[in-house]
Amino acid sequence: MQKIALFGTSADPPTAGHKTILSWLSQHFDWVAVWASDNPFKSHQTSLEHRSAMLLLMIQEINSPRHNLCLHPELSSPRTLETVEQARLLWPNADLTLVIGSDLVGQLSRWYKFEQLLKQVDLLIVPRPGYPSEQLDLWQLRRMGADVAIASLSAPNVSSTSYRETGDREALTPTIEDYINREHLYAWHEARKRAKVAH
Ligand SMILES: Nc1ncnc2c1ncn2[C@@H]1O[C@H](COP(=O)(O)OP(=O)(O)OP(=O)(O)O)[C@@H](O)[C@H]1O
Ligand SMILES: O=C(O)c1ccc[n+]([C@@H]2O[C@H](COP(=O)([O-])O)[C@@H](O)[C@H]2O)c1
Repeated sequence: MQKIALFGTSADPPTAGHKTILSWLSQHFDWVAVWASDNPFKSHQTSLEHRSAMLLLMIQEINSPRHNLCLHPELSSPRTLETVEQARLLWPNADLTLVIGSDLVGQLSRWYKFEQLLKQVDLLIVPRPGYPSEQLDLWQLRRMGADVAIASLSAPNVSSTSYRETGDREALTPTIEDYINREHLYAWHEARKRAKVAH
């Protein structure tokens, strides 16, 4: 049966962490469906169109030899259950695996109709620095019938927040940094330009 990974992200902006995850998924799944979405628990600094465009650039930057990474904007919804229902229409016979970072495990029970969600997909958890997988309480998820696995990869310790709040360029890949500069997104672009002029 075809194995499909579903990876949704705020991508505000996408980081080197997202890049590592996408590259790994590309090697371990037949197809990787990626989308940028609004998160009902957060506000976003950049429009969904820009976030989606950056994600597409990241997929092109990865240039996976398997050509199995694909942006699916039609899957975008703040409610992952709606995304999964849409994915099921696209791939009625595939094995669907929802991919989330270990930092999100603690909030899953607050997601829209999450028990229903867990019945429709397998769950793959990507360990995130600071959220060790040994410390995750997966028992409750499994008791509800969830099929949960932990991915064997280590993603870099970066976040979109660290870029938005401190301008941490280590968090970004060159393509995304270029896009941000070109489109004048986030505050750091203007701040750097002013600093250059002052010198
Ligand atoms: N460095 C990372 N390591 C492991 N998982 C990550 C990493 N960065 C993002 N993820 C996971 O990827 C998905 C999308 O993350 P998201 O776009 O919210 O990035 P973020 O860096 O957490 O953003 P923000 O700082 O704005 O909350 C989530 O499931 C998140 O847990
Ligand atoms: O379904 C929900 O209620 C829900 C609540 C919070 C987050 N999500 C989704 O989880 C994915 C990861 O979110 P983020 O902000 O960590 O990138 C993204 O696709 C969000 O739309 C979904």
